[in-house]
Amino acid sequence: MTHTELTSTFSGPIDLGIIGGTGLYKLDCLEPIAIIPAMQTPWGTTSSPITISKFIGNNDFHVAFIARHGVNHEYPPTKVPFRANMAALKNLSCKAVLSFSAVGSLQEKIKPRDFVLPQQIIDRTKGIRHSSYFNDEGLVGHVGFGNPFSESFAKYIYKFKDSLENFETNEPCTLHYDKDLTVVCMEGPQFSTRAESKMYRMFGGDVINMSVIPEAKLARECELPYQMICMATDYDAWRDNEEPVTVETVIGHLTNNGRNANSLASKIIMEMAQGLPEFMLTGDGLRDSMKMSISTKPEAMSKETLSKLKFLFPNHW
Ligand SMILES: CSC[C@H]1O[C@H](OP(=O)(O)O)[C@H](O)[C@@H]1O
Ligand SMILES: Nc1ncnc2[nH]cnc12
Repeated sequence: MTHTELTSTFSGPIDLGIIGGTGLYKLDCLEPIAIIPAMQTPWGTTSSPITISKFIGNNDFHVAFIARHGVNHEYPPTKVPFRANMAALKNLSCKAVLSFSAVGSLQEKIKPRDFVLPQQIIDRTKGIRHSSYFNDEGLVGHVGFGNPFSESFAKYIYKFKDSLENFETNEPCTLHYDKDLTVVCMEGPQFSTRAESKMYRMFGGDVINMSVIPEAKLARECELPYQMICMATDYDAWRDNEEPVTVETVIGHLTNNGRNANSLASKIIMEMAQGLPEFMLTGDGLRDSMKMSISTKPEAMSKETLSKLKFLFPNHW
């Protein structure tokens, strides 16, 4: 069946949401069964149509895939409709979100083509992105964000650490994971100066991108376990004896990283399709957390606010 012949609706439950980043606009291990046109949400329209797929050979496990920057990379990091993307995945009843991102490395040991499962974030965006569903007059909420990623999800992914390959040289590719690995999120779209890059290293940053904020914050507000797989493409600008990063450097590693993203995703999904992990069944400690986190009294909420809340949490309010 060609993509144009696929249905544009899907009514069944979806298990996993995936957000693809630079260079990753689809996953080959998935068999598309429906393509929902870019979805309208109370926070705008998603950056791409949402491809609903099953894992090849399994009819029960469903994935919803969104291309963060659009299928033709139309949205710069500052203008990605992050709220619409996460709200759509939540509305489709995804039980967790796996996100992919091309990143610069701030540490010698993280080589281009290595992957990283960060557990911490330093936010260096400029406050110009909409980063909350609960930051309006009439709807105030404060979620905990001390541990911005899902440790259970990261551990689940790390089981497949041996699946990365370097398809052109003999140098191995490593999947890095530990509780202190930190991704710095900058505004962009320009890359960092050398001085900034060195400062991020002093801060304790390990990798740098332009997209984990607000994506991780919004996943938390949607009560969704969230893990980003960072795929290193360059050494940013901190190495004095090397040219600072350019987009050409990034592009040079995208094919290898895309192949590894596909094989890692395929292993993760195959295992999930055989039985959902605990963190997806139980919500990883996040289920119902928003009820406590919203400070505004329901009787003070407008009809419009309540209908927005219902889009995310059909059973709460
Ligand atoms: C083209 S390099 C900069 C660009 O790449 C990353 O995108 P994504 O996170 O969507 O993979 C980075 O965050 C920047 O947006
Ligand atoms: N050096 C870098 N800085 C920010 N985002 C990136 N994405 C890939 N490389 C990057």
